[in-house]
Amino acid sequence: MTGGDGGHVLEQKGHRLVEVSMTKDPGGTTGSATPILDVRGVTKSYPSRRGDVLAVRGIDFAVRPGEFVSVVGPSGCGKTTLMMCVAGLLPLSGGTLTFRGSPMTGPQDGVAVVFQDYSRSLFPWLTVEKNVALPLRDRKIPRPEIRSRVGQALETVGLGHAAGLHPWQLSGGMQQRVAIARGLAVRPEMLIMDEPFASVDAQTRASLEDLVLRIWAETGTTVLFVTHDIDEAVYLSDRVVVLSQGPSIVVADIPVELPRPRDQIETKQIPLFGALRAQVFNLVMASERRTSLSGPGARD
Ligand SMILES: Nc1ncnc2c1ncn2[C@@H]1O[C@H](COP(=O)(O)OP(=O)(O)OP(=O)(O)O)[C@@H](O)[C@H]1O
Repeated sequence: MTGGDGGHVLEQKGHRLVEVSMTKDPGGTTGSATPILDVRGVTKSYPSRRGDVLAVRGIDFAVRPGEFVSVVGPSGCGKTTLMMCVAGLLPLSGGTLTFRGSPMTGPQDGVAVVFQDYSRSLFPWLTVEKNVALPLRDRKIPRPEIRSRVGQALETVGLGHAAGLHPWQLSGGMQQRVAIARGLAVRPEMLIMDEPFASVDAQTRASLEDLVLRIWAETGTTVLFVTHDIDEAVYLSDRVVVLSQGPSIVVADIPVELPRPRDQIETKQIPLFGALRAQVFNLVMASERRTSLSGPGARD
């Protein structure tokens, strides 16, 4: 990867060159060119009885402070694996991760993660308030500060009234808002969201997308967002990083120069939206076709 003036070219062996240009002032929050997250040559394999399963292979990309970056790719290509590595929850098999200029060797205080499956990430026996407070307790934050942060985070996601309820008393969309509040309460510099809206209906999904965009604009938090949904990736992001079929590599890093603030109807009617959506779709489909043509052995 080469870079300098806000534009760069990605090179991947065995794949064509893909021209990319990073947005000049990502998120409108900073002009800094220094990445908050630098992912270099990240490789992860899982041990198994039939030999190691290589999930991701030499992933390279960088995220600048305040950027909203989505990662898309075919099912099973290694998106969750990559996010677990970036969150410091899985050790790398190779490569390096740098967060705020320092090597990352485990979970970081400045990083929060929102997972897809809210029903498993929230504790049903704890109230909403206590679920949101959990990571703050782990960080030994004083009680009055915890109370104030939890209240603020719940207000931000429109759930101030639900503090005393239990997750099972809430709809799926509300539960995912609790999970987002829990991430926000940490006041993260980077929020990692792994297919956070995959389990909710289309209408709830659209309103959660707009909620995340509002939070992102208000807080200046960097967001790294994994999704299967190409429209969602284009709608939300400053850049879309496209992964190949597993073991995945980065096949493209596409800037999304759509105006902000975005709107579910108007933004999607802009011709550039349709063009970007087609570009990402074709890249993902081409990656899937390449794998099926090369046969199952191509994965190892
Ligand atoms: N704990 C594990 N042990 C062994 N193999 C694993 C493990 N977790 C994931 N894998 C394998 O690693 C590869 C990537 O999986 P991963 O869940 O990261 O992909 P994904 O892109 O997030 O999938 P999806 O789009 O379906 O959510 C898959 O081949 C999967 O079977």
